[in-house]
Amino acid sequence: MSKPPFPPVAIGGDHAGFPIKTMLVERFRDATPAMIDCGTHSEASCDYPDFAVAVAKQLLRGQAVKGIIVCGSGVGVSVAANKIKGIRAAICHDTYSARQGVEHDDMNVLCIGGRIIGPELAFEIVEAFLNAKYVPQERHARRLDKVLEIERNGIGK
Ligand SMILES: O=C(CO)[C@H](O)[C@H](O)[C@H](O)COP(=O)(O)O
Repeated sequence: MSKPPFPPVAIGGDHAGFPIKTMLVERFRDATPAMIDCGTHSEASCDYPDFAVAVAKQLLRGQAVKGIIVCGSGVGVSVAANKIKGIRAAICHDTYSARQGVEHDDMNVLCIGGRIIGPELAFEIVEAFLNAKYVPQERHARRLDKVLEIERNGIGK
């Protein structure tokens, strides 16, 4: 029996992430029919925050349940994405973090450095991320509530 497709995913990235993003869109096309490609669509220089916003909007509008953003190091897009309410983004350059980040921390956006890792590792990391589900055990839910409280009300003075 074939595996069910992954849930809807939005993917984006800047010029530095373009080659890896292109590979991911092509290789996950069959497994993820609802893969929304938010650009960029060439290696012409552009600005990573634009693509962090474009991917986040798809999640916040309910068009996607997970997001993937690729820039040069993964740092720029993760910094930008984490400014957005409702987004929990992290750079993962190993499959353990990609899986555990979802299971423990309900990470909903995976950030990758297209100049850091190669296509095969990127593919496996994305596979781990898309296969993972948040496990709302008491300790994870308690910690996530604290994160959401920071998001709602800041940290005071
Ligand atoms: O990798 C990044 C830093 O975290 C950025 O998101 C960009 O991809 C990078 O700065 C682009 O560098 P370039 O010299 O403009 O190609």
